[in-house]
Amino acid sequence: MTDSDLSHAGAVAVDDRPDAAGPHLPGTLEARAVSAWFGDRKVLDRVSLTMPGGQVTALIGPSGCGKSTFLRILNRMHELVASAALAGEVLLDGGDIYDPRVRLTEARARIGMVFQKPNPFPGMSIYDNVTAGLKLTGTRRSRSEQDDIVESCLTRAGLWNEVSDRLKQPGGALSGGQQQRLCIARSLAVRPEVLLMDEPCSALDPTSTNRIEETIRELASDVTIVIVTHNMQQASRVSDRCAFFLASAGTPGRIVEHGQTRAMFSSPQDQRTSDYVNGRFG
Ligand SMILES: Nc1ncnc2c1ncn2[C@@H]1O[C@H](COP(=O)(O)OP(=O)(O)OP(=O)(O)O)[C@@H](O)[C@H]1O
Repeated sequence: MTDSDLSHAGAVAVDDRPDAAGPHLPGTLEARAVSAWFGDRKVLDRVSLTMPGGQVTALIGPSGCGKSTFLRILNRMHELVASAALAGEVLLDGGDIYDPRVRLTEARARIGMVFQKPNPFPGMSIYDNVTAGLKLTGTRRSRSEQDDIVESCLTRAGLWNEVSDRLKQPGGALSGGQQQRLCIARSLAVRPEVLLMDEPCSALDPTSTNRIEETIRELASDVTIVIVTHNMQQASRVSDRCAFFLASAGTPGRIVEHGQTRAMFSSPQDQRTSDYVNGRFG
């Protein structure tokens, strides 16, 4: 991101020097001057943000400021809405994911998504849920390769020990938290470089939430994670970096401030960030 991008977006960057200092790790996602519309209504205005490889970036901000829309733009889901339009660029390791030569399935395989409500295929076995993505992307694997993928993805998603003796049972028979970890395992099966998570714990109890947060931290070493959360404690527990979105008085959403999570919470540069992270509004 250039200085001019930042000044265009009007965003303050707290303690951003490590990012600017050197090359990014693989799996770095960069949004450049992204704007979005639903029909005539502009909901995001020139949002620029670098989400470094191997780190967890949390998108925070009050309801309706465009966090989910931004997240969906990062893996080309925004274009599924008939009235939706988009400007700007999204680069994964420098390559434009909206380049017409990049197939949608390729972009989605490289940048996976986990939703608010766990959405396994309920009648499908746990095993087949994990391998479902491989079939959708047309990847053929031998049975033993699939067995290895199922075990490793369920292990990485923190679910293997709970389900290894019942892989043939339906995904819908698991608890809500287990279903969410099954969805994470399903996303991991296609070896994404980035995992997007839209409030992945908001439908879960505190114990399941803890478990997912542990999983996020464990995954972060080899998958870039971008998570939308309304829970400030969660943002401070799981993320390395934060971006604070705001859409004031009917204006489109923008990033007010972004940077390292510790700095965002301990010494925010903008009063609105301070008010939000300290629960004074939103
Ligand atoms: N499919 C849609 N059609 C029309 N408008 C939409 C659509 N989806 C979202 N919007 C509008 O775009 C704006 C941004 O919504 P978005 O869901 O991205 O915000 P958000 O910050 O994620 O909110 P929340 O925290 O409540 O999930 C809102 O004003 C919303 O009403």
